Amino acid sequence: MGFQSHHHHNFSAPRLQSNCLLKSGFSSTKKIHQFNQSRALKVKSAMRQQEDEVRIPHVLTVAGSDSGAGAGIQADLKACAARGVYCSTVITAVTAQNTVGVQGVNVVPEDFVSEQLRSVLSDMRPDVVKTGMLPTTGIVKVICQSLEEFPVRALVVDPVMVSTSGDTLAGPSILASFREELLPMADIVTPNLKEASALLGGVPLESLADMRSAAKSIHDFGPKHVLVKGGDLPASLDAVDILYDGKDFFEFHCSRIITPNTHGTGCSLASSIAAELAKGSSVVSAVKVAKRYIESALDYSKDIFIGNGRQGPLDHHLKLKNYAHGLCRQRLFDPGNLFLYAVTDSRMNQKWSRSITDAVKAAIEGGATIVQLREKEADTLDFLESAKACLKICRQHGVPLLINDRIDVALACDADGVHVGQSDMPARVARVLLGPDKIIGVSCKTPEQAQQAWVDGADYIGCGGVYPTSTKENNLTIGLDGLEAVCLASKLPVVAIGGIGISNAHSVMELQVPNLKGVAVVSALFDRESVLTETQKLHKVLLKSSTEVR
Ligand SMILES: Cc1ncc(COP(=O)(O)OP(=O)(O)O)c(N)n1
Ligand SMILES: Cc1nc(C(=O)O)sc1CCOP(=O)(O)O
Ligand SMILES: [Mg+2]
Repeated sequence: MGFQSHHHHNFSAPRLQSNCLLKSGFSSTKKIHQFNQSRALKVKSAMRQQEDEVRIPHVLTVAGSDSGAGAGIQADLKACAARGVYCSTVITAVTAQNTVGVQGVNVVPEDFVSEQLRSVLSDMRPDVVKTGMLPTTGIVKVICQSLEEFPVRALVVDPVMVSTSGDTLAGPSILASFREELLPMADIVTPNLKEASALLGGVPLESLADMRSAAKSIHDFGPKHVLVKGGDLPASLDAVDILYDGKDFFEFHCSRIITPNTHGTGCSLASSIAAELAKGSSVVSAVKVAKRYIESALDYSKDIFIGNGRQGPLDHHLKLKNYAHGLCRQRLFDPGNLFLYAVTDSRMNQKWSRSITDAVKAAIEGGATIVQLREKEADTLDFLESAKACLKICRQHGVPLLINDRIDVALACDADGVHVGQSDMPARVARVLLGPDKIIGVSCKTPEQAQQAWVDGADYIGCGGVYPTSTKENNLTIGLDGLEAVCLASKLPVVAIGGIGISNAHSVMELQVPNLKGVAVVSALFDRESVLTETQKLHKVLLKSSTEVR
């Protein structure tokens, strides 16, 4: 996305205003009880604020529910979650809706909209309020009153009138309320071409010049900023949005993404702008970042298929495609995968003139139950390309693929996990970066390290060097005794490593020590002429050991 500003302005972040204290407008006993509870919570929260409290950016969305979850409240929740802010919700209408259209609308009574607003605003102190579908003038009034009573840092108004499918969500009677009541309070209003035209009494908007003059005229209604979205301009033109702050115009250009999955784009953009404002951004940066996010989401979601209608939803979290074609490891880590753990070595494969993909394929065909790419010499680009190719092979065979040391490469190719040592990125940091589903293994030589690996959220331990090895320089040999001590202390499954091969794998496994699940091997598989044959032989030895152990 290109961003052009005609004049640059330094927008200071909106100032935090303290929210008014809860006013006693409650009548029933239940409500008095709630009021007392709320006071108690306020005392508690004042006490909490003296400690190390983390302030979480918070957007309140006031919008309609979309049962298809492409737009409305559901899109707002997803966009805010994807952009890393908390999102609370006030529902103005419940729609029966899917990718075909809107089949029904049930408007929430004004006083219940008001009650939801009071519940959230009086207690949770959202930074920013974003409005979407406001089906009645009464609801607009209630919002304005609530915001006067409980001011927030910024108000984002998405003047929703018609759904993507062309169904009416708010009739023309709402226009006067927008113009006279809500827009004067708004920090930014985000009409598309149709909405901008409706706000201006139906003027045709067909060019950038028209958009600029519409932005100016809408600004006269009172919002601090107007973003006129040009996505509906003729397809021959670039997708350009115009932002006007009352003085200067800012143009946001982005490539036109050809996709049927645009349902909810407007709601998601407005929520993303609200999310950035809640984090403290200026309006210009908020629009810029939000547009970049929506552009990536549109591009990522362009070939997902949900529903049979003309306009499908976005994938806000850029994750759904992972599940297509069985490309995702959908089960929990199985310690049984540590049984025959093949660890690659770029030098050995080069020495034997084989590609890494051939090496991995042969190891899997020979019986490897997990593969780790340990490519110490590879450039990042080569490593990433090899990792992608190996991942494809591993997924075809249902064998997990881990990356040694390089969390960045694991993330970039969506590998099943990583293996880290004591001087690599700490497992607890890797866990934050990789999320809860990925496999993390940690090298441990002592019971203390094993305990720490468990605390840090690792899934398994690699324990060695059991025997001397020439594959890893200056490696401390801990012997079978060291291995046994770690296994006994460990709360995690363990794979033994270091100098292990066909001749001694049985001695390792016959320790019969709890948690020991298998052996990890480099040279005994890859510094040999036939990876397939050597893996098959090792597999046989391990199978024999495991039957004897039983
Ligand atoms: C299964 C397994 N165990 C241990 C290691 C060694 O990791 P580390 O200590 O980080 O050393 P390098 O392999 O990075 O040289 C491993 N790779 N795999
Ligand atoms: C990568 C690695 N880690 C070790 C540890 O002790 O943590 S030993 C080792 C090398 C294992 O290679 P080979 O199977 O050729 O001995
Ligand atoms: Mg390492």
